[in-house]
Amino acid sequence: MLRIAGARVVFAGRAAVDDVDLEVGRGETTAVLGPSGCGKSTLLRAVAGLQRLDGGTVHIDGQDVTSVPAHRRGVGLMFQDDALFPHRDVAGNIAFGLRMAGASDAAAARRVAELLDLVGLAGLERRRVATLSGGERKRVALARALAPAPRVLLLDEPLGALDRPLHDRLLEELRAVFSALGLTVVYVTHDAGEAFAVGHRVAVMRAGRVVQVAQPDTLWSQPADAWVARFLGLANVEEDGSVVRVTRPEAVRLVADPAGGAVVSAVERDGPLVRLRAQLDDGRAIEAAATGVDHPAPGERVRVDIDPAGVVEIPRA
Ligand SMILES: Nc1ncnc2c1ncn2[C@@H]1O[C@H](COP(=O)(O)OP(=O)(O)OP(=O)(O)O)[C@@H](O)[C@H]1O
Repeated sequence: MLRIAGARVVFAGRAAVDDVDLEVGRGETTAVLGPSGCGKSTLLRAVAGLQRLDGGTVHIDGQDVTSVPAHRRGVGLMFQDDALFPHRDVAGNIAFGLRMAGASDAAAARRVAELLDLVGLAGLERRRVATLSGGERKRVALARALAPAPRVLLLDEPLGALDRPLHDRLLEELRAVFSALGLTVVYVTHDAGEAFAVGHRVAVMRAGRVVQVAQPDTLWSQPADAWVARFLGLANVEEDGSVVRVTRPEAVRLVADPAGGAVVSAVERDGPLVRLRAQLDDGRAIEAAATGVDHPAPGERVRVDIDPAGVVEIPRA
């Protein structure tokens, strides 16, 4: 549905997007994940037609849209800053794109009601957007992006700056809407957890380039290199001669043992998981993830058991 080939954007002699190829299938959500400044937003803006490409092409549904202006590409956009029109009410915001496309009053009103239903805000047509809660604003921004039935939906850190419970709830709602409507989605985020939660596939970007595209489980078990592994939050990365050895934390078990070779240095609960760190007697550190409440405490001496199935060795480039 979306095909980006050889995309390149140069700012002041530096490539912000550097020879990027990416394909997103119909009904698929691809998360674009990378650190601040890696070029995610620039890539998304290029797909939207808000940023001119210095090289490469963008095809949507088989059509070359590289030179097509943004408003004729059939893409929907949602940004972190919802950019709602403050002086219009909810209906006026959602109907904006429909009006631009020449929809009649009646058709626009029907579509607005349908979208408000979809995002769980039925009946809020006449509310001023300034009086909406943060979560309601996000839902209106989504409804507005979806109103003209875009061929591809593009989201740039749409849930940035929300508190965690609201963030998690809206993420779930977004996923439900993507799947109910069979949308083709590109979702930009710097957060690996969010990318894993939303993406059928995740494209990892570094310094303007896409360095790996894979399903979440594949990324987690076979990161392309040490940088990707660390960026995903895998801490047990050893670069050793010609290989990088990554040991997933869930394959590491710290077992209380007075004769063990390590001491627990930190224990931190994160929802159903407990993250533990231990200092080995040889000076190295190791991270483990456990479930349940029966885990060793900080200061306790432990033995380190590693399930070899959770260790991957990647040849170094
Ligand atoms: N209009 C511009 N002019 C000059 N440089 C730009 C422009 N837009 C972006 N850049 C630079 O291009 C690089 C990529 O920026 P981009 O916003 O795409 O990164 P990002 O991955 O989306 O980062 P963040 O997560 O912080 O938003 C950065 O170094 C940025 O400073």
